[in-house]
Amino acid sequence: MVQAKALTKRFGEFEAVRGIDVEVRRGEAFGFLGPNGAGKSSTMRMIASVSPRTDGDLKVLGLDPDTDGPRIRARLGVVPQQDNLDNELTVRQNLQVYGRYFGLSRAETRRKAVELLEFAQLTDRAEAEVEPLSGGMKRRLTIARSLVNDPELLLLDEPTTGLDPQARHLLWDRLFRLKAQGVTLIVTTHYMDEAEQLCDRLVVMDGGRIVAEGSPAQLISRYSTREVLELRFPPGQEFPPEHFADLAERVEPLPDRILLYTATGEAALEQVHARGLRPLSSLVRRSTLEDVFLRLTGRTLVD
Ligand SMILES: Nc1ncnc2c1ncn2[C@@H]1O[C@H](COP(=O)(O)OP(=O)(O)OP(=O)(O)O)[C@@H](O)[C@H]1O
Repeated sequence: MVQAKALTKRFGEFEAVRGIDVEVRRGEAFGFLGPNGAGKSSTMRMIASVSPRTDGDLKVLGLDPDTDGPRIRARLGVVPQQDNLDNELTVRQNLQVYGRYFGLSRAETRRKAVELLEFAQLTDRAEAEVEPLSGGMKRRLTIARSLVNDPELLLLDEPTTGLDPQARHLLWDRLFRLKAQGVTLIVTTHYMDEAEQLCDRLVVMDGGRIVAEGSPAQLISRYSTREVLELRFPPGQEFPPEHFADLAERVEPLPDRILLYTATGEAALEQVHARGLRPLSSLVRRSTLEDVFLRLTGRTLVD
């Protein structure tokens, strides 16, 4: 669906995307995971064929965005980072206006709006204005609107940023449905749980480069251990990483806690206690993509 080779985007002197190679296959959910400023949105905008590449090769749906932008855009759905719904119109009107924009007849537009309201679980809000809707409802409406032209490929830029956990789950559920219907999804996110939940494959981006690529499970097994023990010590009682070197494969000190990477966190915790150490808190958890990112970049995803 998307093939990029040495894809580059420069803004003046500044290189936001530094020669990345990406291939997105039909039917998969593909993710760009990285912190703010990693170059995810710039990449998405090139794929969406609204921002020309500076260098490299790019094919979207087999076409070149430089010469076939309108044909590509007609077959894409785009959910931008900021909702750009028309606040003066009702929920239904927002969908219908978009349908007309894509050249559907009035009858088709009406039928499509009914279907999409159902999909977005907004049927009972159809005649409501957009402004007072919750953030989650607005996002679902934006996604519904992006589906007006039955896109084969849906691009979602940070789809759940700013939503509460329940709203995020509801939204993920809608995206799973689309995937089950065969829509290819490309998602940018700086939430590791979103990438883990949604993506079959992903690339980790940092500073305009791809630093790792694979399925969430592959990345975790390649770059982390099965479990992590998180320890917090009272002020004045912090310990240097070397203190735990024999208890874990890797020890990562963060400003507010220390992470011990190990196959069995409980065993490591017992050892900590056996040494007479009394952390303020301890947590054994499985490794996540956050740990992968920390390992690859030395930084956390969300500061
Ligand atoms: N139009 C522009 N002109 C100049 N610099 C830009 C422009 N758009 C983006 N940048 C810069 O390019 C870098 C990458 O931005 P981009 O939006 O692609 O990152 P991102 O990973 O999507 O992060 P975010 O989550 O903040 O959108 C940033 O340093 C940003 O300031």
